[in-house]
Amino acid sequence: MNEQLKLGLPKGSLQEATLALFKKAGWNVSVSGRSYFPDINDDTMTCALCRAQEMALNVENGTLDVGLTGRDWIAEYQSDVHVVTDLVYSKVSAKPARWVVAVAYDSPVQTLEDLQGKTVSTELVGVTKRFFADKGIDVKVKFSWGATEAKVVSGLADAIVEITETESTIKAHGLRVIHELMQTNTQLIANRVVWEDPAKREKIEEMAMLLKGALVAGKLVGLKMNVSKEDVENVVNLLPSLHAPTVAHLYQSDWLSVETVVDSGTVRDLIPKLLKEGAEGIIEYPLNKVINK
Ligand SMILES: Nc1ncnc2c1ncn2[C@@H]1O[C@H](COP(=O)(O)OP(=O)(O)OP(=O)(O)O)[C@@H](O)[C@H]1O
Ligand SMILES: O=P(O)(O)OC[C@H]1O[C@H](OP(=O)(O)OP(=O)(O)O)[C@H](O)[C@@H]1O
Ligand SMILES: [Mg+2]
Repeated sequence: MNEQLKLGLPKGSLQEATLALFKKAGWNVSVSGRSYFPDINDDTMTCALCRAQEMALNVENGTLDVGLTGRDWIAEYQSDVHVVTDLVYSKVSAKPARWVVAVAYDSPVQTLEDLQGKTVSTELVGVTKRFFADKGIDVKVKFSWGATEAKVVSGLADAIVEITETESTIKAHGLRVIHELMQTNTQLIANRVVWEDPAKREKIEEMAMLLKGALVAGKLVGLKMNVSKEDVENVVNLLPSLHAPTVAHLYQSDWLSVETVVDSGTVRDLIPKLLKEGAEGIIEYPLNKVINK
């Protein structure tokens, strides 16, 4: 690949999580001061920070070759881009976020139909208009520049269509969710012409593989322990059966070493059980990448 790949990274809500993921995947991106063009430790790429809302437009028109943004903004502009892969993480978690229809807690509105003739405030105007039009519900959709939750509280709108991840903002404003419009997560997207360039496609596919590997690794941990020959069967039976554990002999000993990778959420329950079955010297370690073919 002679030409450098032009990569767009999302500025704003997804920025921190995206830079952390790139670091785990092997790329150090350093943002300095007010510059929107961070340095990256890869000579084959150049990097630009770009608003999540504008990413798909810039990838579609070729200003950027490849970029990361939310599925929501790709849908909003119905952008013609190639979705390389889903990368399921949001601002603070490794889960999708949700766009919901919410009203004030004491509002008479109970169902979507109750919004007939009413005003809905949102940043996601296109998706919202299409959603209500598909359902045959006539609403006035007003564009919001942000702080959208405040608009039902202050009576500026009858309902909002807003993104929520932890629900803390919804709760802080005493709102009631009446419907989930869509789930959204980060996606890696590529310009359609660039995707047809074999050298660039290979680079993008490598990037997708390493980013996915880093994301998967965040949900898993490595576990290693020593077990006597007599207990090994019982200990191995406790381990999730997705991948067979590695069992190796300890040097000049009858004992065995058992090593496996498990879901980080299960370890708290698993370790006491392993100890009861005779495992000793258990160590747990974080993983940087898990790559599966
Ligand atoms: N908890 C979250 N809150 C808001 N956006 C989130 C969250 N998690 C993921 N996102 C995604 O981040 C993107 C929005 O990012 P962006 O920073 O451009 O907007 P913003 O968060 O509204 O920025 P601002 O700081 O100006 O409010 C969307 O694709 C959205 O799906
Ligand atoms: O469910 P939560 O975890 O509370 O996250 C969702 C909130 O975060 C975002 O606000 P942002 O920081 O973008 O401010 P804004 O409303 O000014 O855009 C979003 O617009 C919600 O208000
Ligand atoms: Mg916002």
